[in-house]
Amino acid sequence: MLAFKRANILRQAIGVVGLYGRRERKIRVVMESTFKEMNGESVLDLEDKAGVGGGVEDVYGEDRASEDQAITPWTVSVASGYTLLRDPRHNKGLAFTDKERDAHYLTGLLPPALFSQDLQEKRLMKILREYKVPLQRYMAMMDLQERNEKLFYKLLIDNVEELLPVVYTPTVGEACQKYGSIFRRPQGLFISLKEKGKILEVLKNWPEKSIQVIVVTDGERILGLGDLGCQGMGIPVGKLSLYTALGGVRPSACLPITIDVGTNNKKLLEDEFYIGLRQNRATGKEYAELMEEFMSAVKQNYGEKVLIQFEDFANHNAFELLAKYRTTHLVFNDDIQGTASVVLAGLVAALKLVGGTLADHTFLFLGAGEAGTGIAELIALEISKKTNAPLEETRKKIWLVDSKGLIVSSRKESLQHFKKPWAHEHEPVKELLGAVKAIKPTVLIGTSGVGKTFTKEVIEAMASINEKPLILALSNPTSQSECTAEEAYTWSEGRAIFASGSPFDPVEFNGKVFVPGQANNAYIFPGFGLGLIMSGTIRVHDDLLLAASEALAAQVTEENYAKGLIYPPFTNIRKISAHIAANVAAKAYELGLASHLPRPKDLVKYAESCMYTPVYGSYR
Ligand SMILES: NC(=O)C1=CN([C@@H]2O[C@H](COP(=O)(O)OP(=O)(O)OC[C@H]3O[C@@H](n4cnc5c(N)ncnc54)[C@H](OP(=O)(O)O)[C@@H]3O)[C@@H](O)[C@H]2O)C=CC1
Ligand SMILES: CC(=O)C(=O)O
Ligand SMILES: [Mg+2]
Repeated sequence: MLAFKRANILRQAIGVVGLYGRRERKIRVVMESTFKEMNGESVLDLEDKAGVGGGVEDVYGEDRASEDQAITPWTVSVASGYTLLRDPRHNKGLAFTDKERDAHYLTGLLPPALFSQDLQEKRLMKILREYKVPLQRYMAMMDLQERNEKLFYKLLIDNVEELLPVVYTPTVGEACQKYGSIFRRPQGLFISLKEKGKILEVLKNWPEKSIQVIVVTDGERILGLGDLGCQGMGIPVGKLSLYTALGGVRPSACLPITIDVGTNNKKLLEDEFYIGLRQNRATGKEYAELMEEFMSAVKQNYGEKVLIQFEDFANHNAFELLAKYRTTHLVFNDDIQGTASVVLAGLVAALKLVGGTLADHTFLFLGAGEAGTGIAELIALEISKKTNAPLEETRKKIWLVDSKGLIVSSRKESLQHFKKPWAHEHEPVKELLGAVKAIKPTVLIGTSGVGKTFTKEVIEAMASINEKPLILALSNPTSQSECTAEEAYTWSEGRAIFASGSPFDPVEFNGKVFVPGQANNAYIFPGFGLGLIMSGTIRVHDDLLLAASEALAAQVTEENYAKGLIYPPFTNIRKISAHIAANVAAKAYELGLASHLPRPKDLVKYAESCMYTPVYGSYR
């Protein structure tokens, strides 16, 4: 009945446009033929088919379009002429053929030259490389995303190592700091306290209906840059562009959201151009009620299987939100869980270089927040699974230092709940160097958000204890990195195995070139999310994080190890993501969490077949 009603609506629409001139007649023909092709189904039906929360059908012809496979450039109606050039999803710029220019009323709107997508890419990369200021490159990329989505993703996929630092850390950090000045057009939804009571309506204002992944922040802990309030929007936007480029989730299925409950950043509050709510952060009941309304509205609007990724919340909210919603929603905290999964993968891979099993190592963290305790817990879980030792035992090999010093049992009463499991018996130690000397770790991990904290003395102490000290400086962006790659290699006399959250260039030391790896959750979340979506998984389980980690570690090749790398290069990330997605989905099927049945036989091939590829379609 519903399909019949919708078919009638479409017929009426055809009737209305049919009253007008040549262009409308053309639209009518296209609509009618499309209508027939759809065998009586309207676009609305197709949207339904794309599935509230989790379908994988290709409504917009985004997937694997090719020159010989004609598609219709749907917007709300058929886009043509000037509107088509202004529609980033369908615009091809100078790649429109003469035939397409004629058929779609583009003649005269474009200069005569015809560029292939490859030539467009070459041209844009040349222009980007001419910008010396990273923020200019960022803005050029954002402009491209708003102008020609497929070309944006083609650039990002084909030049991932070069462009990741532009659309992601470190440049995205600066972009957030200056987001007020560079904001032009909506890239996601802003939901502020003013929208309390009508969040569902706000969600409906977003033009896409078949959302599969939401990345949401409240802007309170943006990388290691602190509270950037509403300007944190750059983070969900950047993360979701990686969901598409690195994990193949279709752009139309991704929704960036910033929850604005105010900011405690005095500088922003005093800035006349600040774009967010001009008030201190709401806390307690007011905060919890807004988040509750948001979480319910998301489920109501997009269904049970929409993935909600919490990103860059401050730890006093992050742990609570995860604990509260992990049993009722498909949620995942990237900073706690994604980071844990990527670091565990690097550690497992590093065993090939440093020897022993995870259980043979001693871990010391600088920083005991989301990233630090999240990683610590997953390492303890992995060791427990491998050795059958209880978690309480395996945790004892892991030590954390916070702003007050080593976390020890005498501090237990005053510790936040997420630090308590790490309060082992030990004398108090005030600072990191003392902790390194006392604990004698084999692995040192920086998750403090404070730059330059791995001093020469700290690295030298690590190098005096270990033949090959494993040093991970995870804090972002580059300015907050605990040390640079050059410092790690130089101060350890070329013996450190080093990776960092933000990228560093290779370093030459004593005639040898050292290539630092990038220990960043960007390796995990795109493939992890794809695995959840393609299997229709309804809840995130720790075993899925371990599965993602295992798949990533397995992608490190002998050639990578020979260079001292504990992560594979990002150039192969789509293949890596397909393997991560497949392993995550396999585990979800095994645990009975997957709802897309029957289980595809070859999950890697299936993951690849689900991936968006930014090839232009040809328009009839
Ligand atoms: N590479 C990656 O993929 C990821 C990197 N990160 C980065 O990790 C950093 C931390 O993030 P997150 O864990 O979420 O932040 P949190 O705020 O949750 O935790 C920060 C921790 O660092 C401690 N700390 C702060 N200053 C010092 C100091 N001077 N000496 C010792 N400890 C200190 C804090 O101590 P106290 O508790 O006493 O205040 C707290 O325990 C950020 O820079 C972020 O960008 C995060 C996620 C992923
Ligand atoms: C990478 C990341 O998620 C962070 O630094 O917060
Ligand atoms: Mg983050």
